[in-house]
Amino acid sequence: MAHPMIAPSILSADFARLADEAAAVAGSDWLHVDVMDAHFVPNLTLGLPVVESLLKATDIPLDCHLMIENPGRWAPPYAEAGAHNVTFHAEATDDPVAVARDIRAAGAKAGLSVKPGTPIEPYLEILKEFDTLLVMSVEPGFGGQSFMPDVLGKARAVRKLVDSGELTLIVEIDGGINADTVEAAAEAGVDCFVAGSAVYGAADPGEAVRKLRAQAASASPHLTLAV
Ligand SMILES: O=C(CO)[C@@H](O)[C@H](O)COP(=O)(O)O
Repeated sequence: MAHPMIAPSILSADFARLADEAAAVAGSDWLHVDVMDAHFVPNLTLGLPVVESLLKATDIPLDCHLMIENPGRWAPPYAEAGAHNVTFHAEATDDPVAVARDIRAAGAKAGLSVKPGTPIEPYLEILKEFDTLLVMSVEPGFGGQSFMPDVLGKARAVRKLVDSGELTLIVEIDGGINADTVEAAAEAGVDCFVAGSAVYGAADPGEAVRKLRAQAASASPHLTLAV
């Protein structure tokens, strides 16, 4: 059985101390990096230079979530820089397969993300081109929002395809994940849990990661804690 993956979102970290904030969650599986362009979403965060600096400051694999327009132009440089995962939005391009192929050719894993209102059915056929599906459980743009449980049907649908061997894919969820919501997501078949405010708002972010992982393992039919 797989191990529950926790990806703290640095959107809720102190941007002036990112190296220390990464060190505070050293046992995490991925570090989730929200890149926002103030066009695709109504917020502006950070870009490639900060990702390049973070890559030098931490050994945690970077999970770059691009909430940007024109990912075909901007996604491959994140892969070339050394990001582990480069995820972009289905709603931001007419040719997600071409973008995924460019990301993989540049050396990173490719992720597809869907907003809460975007159905997954039109994308099922192309998911074999991806390593990760990132299901948004809040409207992208800001941390600290409430979890939207209606999106879990998408995780369930893709989990079935993974369990039946039709797809090899990490199912990831992002938005409002905390001690009250992580179990529902785990039950629905999620493998990787992004958490911003629940980790960086905790007194001990490292302990918050361990607790979320244990909760996910306890609720999931397909995940267990590594021994
Ligand atoms: O992509 C986003 C928001 O658009 C997320 O990664 C948030 O950073 C998650 O924050 P919490 O909901 O966990 O506080």
